[in-house]
Amino acid sequence: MACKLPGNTTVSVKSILRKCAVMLVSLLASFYLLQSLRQLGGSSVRSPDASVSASVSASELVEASEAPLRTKRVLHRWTVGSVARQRFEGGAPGAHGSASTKLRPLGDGTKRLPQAIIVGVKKGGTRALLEFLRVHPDVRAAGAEPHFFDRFYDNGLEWYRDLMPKTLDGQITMEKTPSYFVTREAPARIYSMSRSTKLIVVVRDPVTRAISDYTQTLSKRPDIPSFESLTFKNRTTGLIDTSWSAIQIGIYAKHLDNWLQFFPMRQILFVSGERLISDPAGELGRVQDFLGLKRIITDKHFYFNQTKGFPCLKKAEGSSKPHCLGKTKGRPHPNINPAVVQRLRDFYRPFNMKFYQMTGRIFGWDD
Ligand SMILES: Nc1ncnc2c1ncn2[C@@H]1O[C@H](COP(=O)(O)OS(=O)(=O)O)[C@@H](OP(=O)(O)O)[C@H]1O
Repeated sequence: MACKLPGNTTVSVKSILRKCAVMLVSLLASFYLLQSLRQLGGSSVRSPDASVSASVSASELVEASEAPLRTKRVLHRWTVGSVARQRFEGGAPGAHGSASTKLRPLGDGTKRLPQAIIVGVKKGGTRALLEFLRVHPDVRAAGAEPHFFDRFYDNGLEWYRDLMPKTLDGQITMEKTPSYFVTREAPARIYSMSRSTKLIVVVRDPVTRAISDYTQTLSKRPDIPSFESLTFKNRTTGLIDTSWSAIQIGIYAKHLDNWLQFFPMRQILFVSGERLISDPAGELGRVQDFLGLKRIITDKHFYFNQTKGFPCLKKAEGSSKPHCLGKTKGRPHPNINPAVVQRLRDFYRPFNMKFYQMTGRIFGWDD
């Protein structure tokens, strides 16, 4: 059918209807698109470049894990600087910047010197702590141990900075090198990098720590003497060989004295290696508070793996799969003569008491 319009124009009704249908469809499509965008970012996320409310942190965005898949995809591609840095008082030279409220693509960022370091102790549970902390969206950590303040100090701070992962404003850079705790020069060197560096020490019963240390050496050099013979200078008198590093490291009070020459106690957090196994979420709560982070890591992140005999992560950083620490963590220890163990307990007791006094926490190694 055709109609005659004024001006002698002939328009087919079919073509008008077709045009109307096309307009309606585009209108509906635009409306749907608009609605989806609104759902996606709420009122804060408008476009990848749009600024967001200063109170929205990367952590809070990750908490939106219950959100639809579509939202999740966007959150993976875009993240925002959080307010954590504002709460985090520490910071290395050049590491401070106002908490950014700009959305930025992941992979962007700057390598910064660490604002917090896990300085010890060897075999205390330092890897477990760092792996657990990495789950936090406001924490980024160097993978391997840099050993800057003990072995590679001459390489300079720029070398050290280059080992660090990129971070966005508001994210904390961390590393762990457990040998720092017993390195004489480490406190002065860290202090000269930044006097506000936060220090974390994971401590564990010095006797089991010594056995764990020995177990590690034994796994690399199966021909070493027995634990018992390395422990004593003189087996008959029962004199302990304190020059053996496995014994030396556990005299925590002595090493701590060295750190206190440079850092106040409030800048050092002591994590119980035992509690990190029996109550990982509890210890992680303390660590997050100390770092000025929102308490994101909770019970929900852990499960107890019966085969491993240790707590594991339900989802590792950047993965959706469960994750336990590797085979070298949580190894069975050789049986040690109980009389030797008892002698070591007696040896460490006064040092432990001093350490409890200094830290204000009773770690319960002498119960
Ligand atoms: N969740 C979890 N999984 C596995 N292992 C755990 C965990 N939490 C703490 N631990 C304890 O960590 C001990 C190793 O400590 P470190 O990581 O500090 O060792 S190292 O100094 O870096 O070599 C390691 O010591 P060993 O048991 O002697 O192997 C563990 O007891």
